[in-house]
Amino acid sequence: MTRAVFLDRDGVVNRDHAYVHRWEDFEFVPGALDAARRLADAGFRLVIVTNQSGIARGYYTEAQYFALTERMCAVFERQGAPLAAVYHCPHHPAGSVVAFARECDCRKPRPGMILRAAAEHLLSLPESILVGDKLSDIEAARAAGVGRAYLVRSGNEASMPDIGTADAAYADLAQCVDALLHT
Ligand SMILES: O=P(O)(O)OC[C@@H](O)[C@H]1O[C@@H](OP(=O)(O)O)[C@@H](O)[C@@H](O)[C@@H]1O
Ligand SMILES: [Mg+2]
Ligand SMILES: [Zn+2]
Repeated sequence: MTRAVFLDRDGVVNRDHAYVHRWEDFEFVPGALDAARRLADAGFRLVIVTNQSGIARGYYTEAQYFALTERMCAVFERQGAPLAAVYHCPHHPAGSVVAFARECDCRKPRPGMILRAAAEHLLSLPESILVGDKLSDIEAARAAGVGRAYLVRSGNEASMPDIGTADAAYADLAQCVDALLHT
C-alpha cells in the first residue's frame, strides 16, 4: 500500500479567490508546487480532493472545471510533481443546477472523495496525510481515517481562531512540508 498526501485545492494549491474556474484567475500559492515536488520525491502519491459547489450553484460548468483541472495538472507534471488523481465534489444541497443540487457523500467534511481515492489507488490511509485550509477539510480526513491532517492559513479562513482536530497549523503548504520533511 502506498502513502498519499491529500491536498485541498482552493486555499492550499491556489489562492482562494472564491469559486475559481478560469485559468487566468488560478494563482498558485507561492511555494506550493515546489512543496508538492518535495512530497513526490519523498515517495508520497499526490491526490487533490476539492469541493466544487460552484458547479451546483451554476457559477461555472463541470466542463469548465475539467478544462481548468487539465491546465493545473499539466503544470504539476512540468514541475516534477505529477498528480496521481484529482477528485472533485460538484454537489451542493442548495444548488440551482438540478443535476448537482443534492446532499452527497463526497462533499467535505464527508470522506467520500478520500475513500474513493484510497480504493482506486490502493492507498494506506493511516500512513497518509491531508493538508487543507478549512476545518471541514480536517474533518473529512478524520472521518476517512487519514493518519495526519494539517491546516494551512493560506486560504480565506486565515483568521480561523483554532485548529480544531488538526495535528498542526502552518502558514502554507511550503512551511508544512518543511516541517514534515525536516528541511
Ligand atoms: O477548498 P476546496 O475544497 O478546494 O474548494 C473550495 C471552493 O469550492 C469554494 O468553496 C466555497 O465554499 P462552499 O462550497 O460554497 O461551502 C467557498 O469557500 C469558496 O470561497 C471556495 O472557492
Ligand atoms: Mg480550500
Ligand atoms: Zn458530492
